[in-house]
Amino acid sequence: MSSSGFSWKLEDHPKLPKGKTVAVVVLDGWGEANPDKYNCIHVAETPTMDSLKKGAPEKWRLVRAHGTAVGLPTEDDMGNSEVGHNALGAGRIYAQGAKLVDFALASGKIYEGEGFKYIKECFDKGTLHLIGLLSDGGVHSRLDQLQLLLKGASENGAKRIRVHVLTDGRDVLDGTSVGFVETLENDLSKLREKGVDAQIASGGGRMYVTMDRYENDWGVVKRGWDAQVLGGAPHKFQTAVEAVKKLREDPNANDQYLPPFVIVDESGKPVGPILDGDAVVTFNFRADRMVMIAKALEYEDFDKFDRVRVPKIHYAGMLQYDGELKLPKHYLVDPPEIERTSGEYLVHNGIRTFACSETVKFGHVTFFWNGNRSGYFDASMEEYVEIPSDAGITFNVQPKMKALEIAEKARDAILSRKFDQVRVNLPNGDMVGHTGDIEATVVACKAADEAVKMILDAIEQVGGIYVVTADHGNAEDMVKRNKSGQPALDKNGNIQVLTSHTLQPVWNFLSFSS
Ligand SMILES: O=C(O)[C@H](O)COP(=O)(O)O
Ligand SMILES: [Mn+2]
Ligand SMILES: [Mn+2]
Repeated sequence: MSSSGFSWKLEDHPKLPKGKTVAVVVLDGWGEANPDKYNCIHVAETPTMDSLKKGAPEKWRLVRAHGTAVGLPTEDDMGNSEVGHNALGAGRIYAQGAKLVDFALASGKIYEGEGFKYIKECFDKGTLHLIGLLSDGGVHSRLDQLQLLLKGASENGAKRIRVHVLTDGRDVLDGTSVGFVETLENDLSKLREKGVDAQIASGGGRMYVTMDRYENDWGVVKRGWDAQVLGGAPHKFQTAVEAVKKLREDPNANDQYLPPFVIVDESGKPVGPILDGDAVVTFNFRADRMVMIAKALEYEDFDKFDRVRVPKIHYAGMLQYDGELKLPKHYLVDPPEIERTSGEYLVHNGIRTFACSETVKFGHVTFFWNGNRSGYFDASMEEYVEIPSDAGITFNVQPKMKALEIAEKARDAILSRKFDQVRVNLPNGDMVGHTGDIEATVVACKAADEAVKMILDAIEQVGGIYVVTADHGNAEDMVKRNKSGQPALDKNGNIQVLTSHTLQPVWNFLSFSS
C-alpha cells in the first residue's frame, strides 16, 4: 500500500472461484423491450440469449444504461458506446463529456480556460471555425451547446465565424438535418445583425464526411478536409438550407451519408476555407469520431492522405479526445479523469487480458474500456486483436459483420488458456440497427447470438466464467413511439424508423450466483 493508502492489490472475491478464465461479452446495442415486430432481437432466432434469460434469477439483472445512472446529463439521454464502455471498464460512473461541457458553458468557465484563450489569440485577424455534428442527439455533440458557444465566442471577441456542419440521422431521425440547419442559419443571421460575420461554410453526412473512427477509412476524413480546409467539394450551394434540401431530393439520400458540399458566394468562391491565422474548434465532446480529424489538424507528420495545404492554425477540441496521445494539445473543457480502470488493476495483479472486436468497435473494448486511452497498460500482459471491418459499406448489406471471426478469436484465446480475461464487443445489433434496416437487423441479432454461443461453449470447455452484457439498447426497438408506446406515425401515416439508441435497460448475465 502506498503512503496515500491506495493499493493496486485486489482482494479475493468472497464467492468467485480463483484461477478461472472469465469471458466478458458486450453485445453492442442490445436492450430489453416489449416483444413486437419492431423488436429485432425478439424477432430473430436467438436461442443462446433466450436460454440465458431462462437462467436462475440470481444469475441475471436488468440494468439501466442511459441517463444519470451512467453519468449523462438527464434521464432523456440515451446510452451510448462511450459512456457504456467507460462505465464497464472503470466499474464506476463519471460525469461524461456532455455534462462537463454543460457545466463549463453554464458557468462561463469555458471562456476562462487555457483552450479558449488559445483560440482567442486568432480572433483579431482570423476566422473562428467550428466543426462538428449538428443535432440534438446528445451522443457526440448537442445543438444547444453549439448555440451557446457561438454566442459566447462572439461576445468574447470572435468577429468572423464559419461553421462546418455534419448532418446526423443516426442519433436522431433521418431527415431532421433540414430543421437543424434552418435553426442554425437563423442563429447565424441573428449574429450577423449584431455585426458578426457568421455563416455555414461547408457540410456533409457524418458517416461519409469527417466522423470515421478507429482508422477504418481515412477517405471519410479526407472528404471533410477537402471541404472544410481547402474549400473543395463536388457540390456547391449558396446556402446550407438549400444544400441539404437539394441533396436530400435523391431518393437514396440519407442524412448520415450526405455528400460533402461547400457554400460559395455569388462569384462561386468558397465562403470559409480554413486559412493561416484562423482558429478551429471541433465541438463534439465525444472522442472516438474526433481522434482522426484531430490528428489531421494537429500533426505535422501525417501520411494518411495528402492534405495539400496545411494551414497554421490554433486548434482546440471541445475536450481532449485521447488521454494517452494528449490529443489535441489544446481543449476547451477538461475531459473526465477516468482513472484506475479495471484493465490497469488487472495488469498490476498479474492477470492476463485478451480483447477483441472488429475495427468499427475495436476501440470500444480497448480505448473506451481503458478510460479513453489508446495503447496497452502493459503489453506483456495484454493482447488486443482488431479484425478489419469492411470499409465503405453500410452494414445492412453485411449484417453478420465479423461476429463469427471475433468469436473464433475469443474461442481460441480461451482454449489457449493463456489469458485470464477475454473480452469482446459484438457490434451487429448496434451497427446494423443504425442503418434502420429492420430485416437486416434481425439477421444481425441472429449472428451475434451465434457468436455468443461459440464463446460460451469455449468457456464451458475450460470450466470458466462468463459475463454477458450490453452497453445500451438499439436493435430491440426500431421505431419511434408516442407516449403510450405505440409507433408514432408521420403526417403521411407511415411509421418512422428509429436509427438511434434507446432508453431501454440491458441485460447482465453471470454464470455464477452473485
Ligand atoms: O457513433 C455512432 O456510431 C453513434 O452515434 C453511436 O453509436 P455507439 O455509441 O454505439 O458507437
Ligand atoms: Mn454501443
Ligand atoms: Mn451505436
